[in-house]
Formats: sequence, structure tokens, C-alpha cells
Amino acid sequence: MFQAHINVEICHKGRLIKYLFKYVTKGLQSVLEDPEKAKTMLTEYFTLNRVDPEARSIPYADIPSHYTFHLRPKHWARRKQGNVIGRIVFIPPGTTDVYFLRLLLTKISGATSFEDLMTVDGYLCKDYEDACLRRGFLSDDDESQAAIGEVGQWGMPTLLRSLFVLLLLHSEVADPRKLFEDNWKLLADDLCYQTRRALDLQYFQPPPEFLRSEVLKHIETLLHAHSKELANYNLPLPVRDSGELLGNRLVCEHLNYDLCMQQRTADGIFATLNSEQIEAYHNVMESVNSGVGRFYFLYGHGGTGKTYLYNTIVAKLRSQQKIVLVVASSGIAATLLPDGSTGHSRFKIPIDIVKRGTHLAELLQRTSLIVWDEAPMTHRFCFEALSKTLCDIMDVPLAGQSYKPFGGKTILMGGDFRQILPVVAGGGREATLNASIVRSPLWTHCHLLFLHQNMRINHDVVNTKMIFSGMTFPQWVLAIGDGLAPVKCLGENAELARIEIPQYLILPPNGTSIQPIIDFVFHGLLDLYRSVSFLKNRAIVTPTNETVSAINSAVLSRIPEETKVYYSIDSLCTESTDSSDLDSLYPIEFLNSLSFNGLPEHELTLKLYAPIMLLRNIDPPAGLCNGTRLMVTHLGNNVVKGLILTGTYEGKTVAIPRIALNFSEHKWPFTMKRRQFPIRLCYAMTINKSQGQTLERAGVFLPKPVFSHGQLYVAVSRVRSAEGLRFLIHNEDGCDATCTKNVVYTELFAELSMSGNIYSFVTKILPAYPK
Ligand SMILES: Nc1ncnc2c1ncn2[C@@H]1O[C@H](COP(=O)(O)OP(=O)(O)OP(=O)(O)O)[C@@H](O)[C@H]1O
Repeated sequence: MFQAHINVEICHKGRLIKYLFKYVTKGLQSVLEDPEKAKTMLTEYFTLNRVDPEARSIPYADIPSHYTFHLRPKHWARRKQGNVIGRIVFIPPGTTDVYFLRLLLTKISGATSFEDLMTVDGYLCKDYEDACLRRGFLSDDDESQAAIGEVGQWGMPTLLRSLFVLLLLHSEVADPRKLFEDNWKLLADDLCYQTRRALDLQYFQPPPEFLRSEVLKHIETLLHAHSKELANYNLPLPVRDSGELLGNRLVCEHLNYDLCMQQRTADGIFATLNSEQIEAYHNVMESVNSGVGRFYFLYGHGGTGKTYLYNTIVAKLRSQQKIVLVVASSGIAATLLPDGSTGHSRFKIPIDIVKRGTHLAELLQRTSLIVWDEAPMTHRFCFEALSKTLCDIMDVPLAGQSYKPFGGKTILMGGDFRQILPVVAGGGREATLNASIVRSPLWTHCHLLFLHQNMRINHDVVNTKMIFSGMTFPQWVLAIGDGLAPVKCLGENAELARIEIPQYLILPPNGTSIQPIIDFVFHGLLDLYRSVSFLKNRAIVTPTNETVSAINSAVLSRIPEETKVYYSIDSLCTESTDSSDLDSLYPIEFLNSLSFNGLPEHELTLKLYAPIMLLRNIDPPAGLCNGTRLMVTHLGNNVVKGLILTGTYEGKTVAIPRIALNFSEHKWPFTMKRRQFPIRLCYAMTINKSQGQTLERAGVFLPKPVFSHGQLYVAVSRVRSAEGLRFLIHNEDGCDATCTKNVVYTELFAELSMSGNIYSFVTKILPAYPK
């Protein structure tokens, strides 16, 4: 105010200050209690109106012309002489309540109290402004409103905001606040778009309080140019730190959906659901909407429409601005889900604990549903860790009456227990079963939902043909999955029993040659090796990596293109080695010779147009996950360029760099680091890797029988019809080439019923096919 430093010196004693305060309040109480002091010219005007009928026709502003005010005692008395013009203190228009009181006093006559002033047609108004409006003393801003409406039809929001400010400045807007509240959404039309662009979230819906605050900021800036403030027009102040109103970025991303599009998708798919899908849909929706938070497992073999159902539920909930987290156990399955990711990356399992107060914790708190596809192949510890984390975040106790699995969130897991179970390194049957979700305490809370009808191949003529023992191809595939396929030779115990493969599906062996299966699967290779559709639809599957490498080399050698070899750089991880002796114990040549599942080879031999498979989830949102198949389109020195062959990102070209891959195994006292392109040829792949891939032509090569639950089922269910499937069996033990071992842990199916939430489990789960 003074534009200066001011030094204040207190130059007397404290006693004086005490005296000062005593003095100013001296006698104050008696003043307050004196009724005469409470009287003012205005209160006495009210009194006058009560007693003098003539005064009642004169407004307060004019009363001095007819009456004079006496001070002792305070009262108005009729004027006997003189001519006086009344005057009420000036108040700037349109801002405070006093202004409206003043307006009433200049116009209304006969009021006997403040309440009386505020009463219009027997109705007590909420304030003086309201009373002015009801009495029609204020213009109703119709014209200003009409002007905004008119410009709103063709003008940009920037123009509208300028117009709004012009109206405030020059058009005597009677109720600026009402004009603002009625129109701010129109004035904010572009701000929603601007916010989306700034955040790079195309469909994000900024909260209304954020947009309202942003409009106010723009209006404030415009008013400043005229040396005015929002307060001059009784307008609210913006929230200064409005970015806070936008909230958690992770949450925003999960709300970034075109609501109309989601609604249309949901309605469109819902109309086509079959009765089992509808039943499952209503179950899950009821759990989400009522907040009871059940744990469901959607059980159905391949093609029964699990993904189709997830899509319907997810779209419906997203159209209602609910958060749904969609994950799968494998990267490949995740790419088929709407904005899916892998469970491990989404929930940071098992390394990090999700801490309260973090963005991820808030996202989980606000999540309505978690969908987890291919759940049977994930270790139960992952689900148990997730359940505990959610209990912690949602403040749900881990035991007792109030315990709820997954903290009371609705969980929809899905998958097929006939497929591969969690891989436990070095573990056998019992260890694998122990790792299954079915053996988790969580399973007793599970509600099973069933899908039986194969929506993928039901109407295919080829598949209604009996291929074997009175069974169609789909029935035989399911029989393999359930461990009920017809047995050919029993062996000494169930473990050694062999099932018979229909003659129709057998390729006659030619010694130990792999030629027959290559010729079947890659028939026409020399003409078609550059064809995308040829490569994406065929592969040989086999139980072990060793065989995969042999087949890949054999097929590659037939391709008439130049060979390019990439050598990895292998080393021991320095953090993991305590002793430099390890370097001499495990020389580089030894490290180079190591070959592990999931690790690219030291000597990676490639050719142009060869099909390759990614071995790491290097960029899942861009479709680059563990299991993605590509065709090589360029072999550079530092990058390999490829065209994605399958999934949502089919046809996209990507560049893959060398990356550092760490690897350790129990039997080695070190962690190895291999710098190599994270890829491997995939004319052939292991059966485990083939889960999730759909092929038109698949060769199942069994130099040795399968060794783990679900492998044979996964191998035979890669194709849509028997036409595309052939076996080449080299049984080393001399058993004939028409039978092989089928490993199925049937006790798992019995244990499924422990969920306690199904009745006729066995009749429901086992399809009707001849035994
Ligand atoms: N109710 C339905 N009406 C029409 N088509 C459907 C229906 N349900 C599923 N489908 C179609 O059937 C095919 C298989 O469905 P989907 O991929 O959802 O099955 P899935 O159980 O997820 O299979 P997988 O386990 O092999 O991934 C898809 O092409 C899907 O579009």
C-alpha cells in the first residue's frame, strides 16, 4: 500500500497499551445492551409504517421529504416545514447483498421489518437479491443469455468467453453468477479437447470441477485486461492447483474410452451371446454392480467364446466409466484382450509390493473388475500375492468373518485346465499340481461358470465327420484333454498307457527322418517361403527345445536366401559372482555353448523371410510380447526388422535391437548375461510355446512322448480341423508309430469341484462323448 518500508516503534510502556484496550472497551457492554442504540433511521422507518398509515405509501428513500428524524428518542415525525430530498449511501451495482437491500428501499413502501422487505407474495425470499429478482427489479439477463446462445451456435469457445466478459463489462448483467453457471459448459467446450491433447488421452473425460475452474481462469485473464477481478462480478474463484483435480494419471488412462463406442460394442456383442454366456454375463455384472465382489472362474475349452464374453463385460463396464483391469498369463493372450497386459507387469508380481498411497494402489482401489485370462498356467502364489495385496489396499482383514478374497474385488479368471499348468523348474506331477490355483485356499471361494458350446468350429462341416471311434475331431480333442481318449496299449501302469492316434492323422515314418513332417507342414515351401499368410498359418510343434532347433535348421537350410549369423556376447553377471575364479571355471566358450529355454541361441542363424518368435515381452502395448511371431524383412547389423504375423498388430513392421538377457539356473553358481536379439526361428516351436497360437496346418513331431499335463491337448488343439493336423511319431522304445503317451493329471479335474460353488460338477464339465 505504501510502497515503502515502515518501521514501527513502540515508545512507551506495556502499561499504556493495557490502558488503551481497557479504555476503548470501557462501557461497551452497556452500549450493546441499550435498546435505544440499536435503533437506526431504517428500523424507525419500519416502526413508523406500523403506526402511521400515511407513511406506508412512501418508500424509505423518499421518507425525508415528508418526515424528519429526531435523535432523542429516535423516531420519525411528520415534517412541518422545509423541503428535503432523501439520499441513501451509494453502493456499486450487482455485487453485495447491501446493494440489493438498497434497491428494495428505493422502490418498496410500507415495509414493517427486514423480513417484510424480503417477502414477495407471501413468500420469504432467501436474500435481498432473490427478492429483487422476484419483484422484477433486476433485468433477468434474458438478452445476455440469448446473445451467448446465439454465438454458441457458430462461434468458437474463445469467442464465447470474450463475449461473456464484454457482457459483464458493458451490459449491466444483473446476475453474473447465474449467467456463468448456466453457460460455463459451453464456454469450456474446447478446454476438454485441450486437456485431452495435453495429457495424450483421446477419450479422457476431465472432471467437471476441473473444466469449470479452467473457464474461470480464462475469464479472469480477460477481466484483468480491463483491470477487473472475478470478485467484482460475484463470480467464484478458480482452483489454483487445478491439475490436482485431474487425479492419478494411471486412473485417467483406464478411463480413457469413447463411452458411446464402448456402449455400442457392448450392446452389439450382447445381442449375440449364447445362453451360457448370458448367464455368466449376468453373474459377473451383478457381482460388480452390487459390490459383493465374487471370485469367478470361467471354464471353457478353446473356442467356447471366453474372450468374446470378456469383451462384452469389459465394454459394458467401461461405457459406465468403471475401471476394468484386463490381464492374461501370457503376453500372446494379452494382445487378444481389450487393452490387455500381462498379469505380472500390471500387478508387479512377484517382486514389488504395491504400497498404499501409490498411483497403482489408487488404481486398484478404484477398479471394479479384474479379468485374468489363461489363469491355469499361472502359479497360485501369484494370485495369493495379488489377493493379499488387494486385501491390504482395501483394508480387508486376511482372516476371520470379514475376510474376502482379493479384498472384495470382483475377479473373473478364465481358461482351460486341460491346457498346460504352471511350469515348475525340476518339479514333477505333484509340484505342478501344487502350483495350480485349484490347490490354493482361494479356490474354496471360487464360483465356476461354464461354457461348453464351441463357437469357433461348431458349424464346420469338416468337423462333423467321424474321424475315430465314433468321435468327431473336436470330440476327440476334448477326450485327449480330459484324459479319456481311447487307449491302445495299457503298459504296466496308467503312466505308461498309450493312446491311439487315428490312422488318418499319422504320417508314415521314414526311419528317423523329419522329412515327412516338413513336407506336410511346409508343402510348397520353395514357392511360398516369402508369403506372409503361408508362414503365419503353419508350424511344427514338438515337446523339447532340442528338437525345435534341429527342425528349424533343417527348414532354414532349404530357403534360397543368404545366411546371416549373429553371435551373442556372453558374460557372467558381475553382481552375482563373488570370485574371479568363476571366470576361469566357466570360460566364454562354455557360456556360449549353453542353451536354455527362453534364451536366444549364441549362434543365431537367420535368413530374409524366415519366421521368428520373440522371446521376451519387450513392448507388450505395441504387440511385442513373448510369443509374438514375425517374418524377417531386413537383417541389419544392429537391428532385425520384422513384420508382425499374428494378433492385433498383424502387418506392423518393427525393429528389434539386441538386448541384454540375464539367466540363472539352480545348478549354476552364477547368473549369465547374454546380449543377443531376443528371437528364435519358429518354423518349429515347443508345444508349451504354441499355446495361444492358431494355425491352419500343424505337425506334431514326437521323437519322444510328451512329458507334462496338457501338452498333447495343446498340440492337437492348435488347428481348427483334422485336415490341418498330422503326427510323426518316432517312439524310441520301439512302440509303434500310431500310439503315444498322453499326460493328464485327472485328479486336477476332481479337485476343481472343491470350489464348493457348483453342484453337478462332473456332469457339467465332461462333455458327452463315447468313452
Ligand atoms: N455368441 C457368439 N456369437 C458369435 N460368435 C461367437 C460367439 N462367441 C464366440 N464367438 C466367436 O467364436 C470364436 C471363438 O471365441 P473366443 O476367441 O472368444 O473363444 P475363447 O474361448 O477365448 O478361445 P481360446 O481359448 O482359444 O482363446 C471367435 O471367432 C468369436 O468371435
